[in-house]
Amino acid sequence: MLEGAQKVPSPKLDLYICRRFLAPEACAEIVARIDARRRPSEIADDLGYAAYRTSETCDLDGNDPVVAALNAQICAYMDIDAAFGEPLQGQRYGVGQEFKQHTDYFEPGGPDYARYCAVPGQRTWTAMIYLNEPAAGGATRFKVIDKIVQPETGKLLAWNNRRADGTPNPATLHAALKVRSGAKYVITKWFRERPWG
Ligand SMILES: O=C(O)CCC(=O)C(=O)O
Ligand SMILES: [Fe+2]
Repeated sequence: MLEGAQKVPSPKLDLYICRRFLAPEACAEIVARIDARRRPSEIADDLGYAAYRTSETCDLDGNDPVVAALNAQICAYMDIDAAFGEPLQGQRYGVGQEFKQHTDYFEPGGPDYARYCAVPGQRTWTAMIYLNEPAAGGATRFKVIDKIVQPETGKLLAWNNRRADGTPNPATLHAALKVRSGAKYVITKWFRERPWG
């Protein structure tokens, strides 16, 4: 699993970085698809994140061969059966847009947990790929472990949202810092405890 990735040294969290996971040409193909489908997060909100996420989001079309190939590539790299994956999501952050501090897991016992986790269970691993480099800003910050990851075209970032005992790991708290200049494109892939659907 995660061959060629660097583990960020921290006892608190399993976080891996793999530079050049995706070639620049492949990144550009996905950027074009995000541009074709993006919508403001405020309107068609996922999971009630409107106040936290001001970027534009989109579900990528799983029937598109380019998207399907990337999805398969990520699942193979993570060594997780594709059935456990949520659909690939794209994000575009323009100047001033961000995703404030949050965790990707759902608070156990909270209302969202019942709603979004009844069938597939909790989120397990997160994988994300930076598809470009904004001119300024847009880093991903893990405050608890004091780690800032800079966007770099094709760089994959993956972390385990759970601790060794399987409970959600608060040290995964992270934020997408504001883009100061240019635009930032990423895709995110979340995996679940059980098949997605
Ligand atoms: O864009 C980023 O740097 C982080 C995105 C993120 O945290 C998410 O989509 O859950
Ligand atoms: Fe996140």
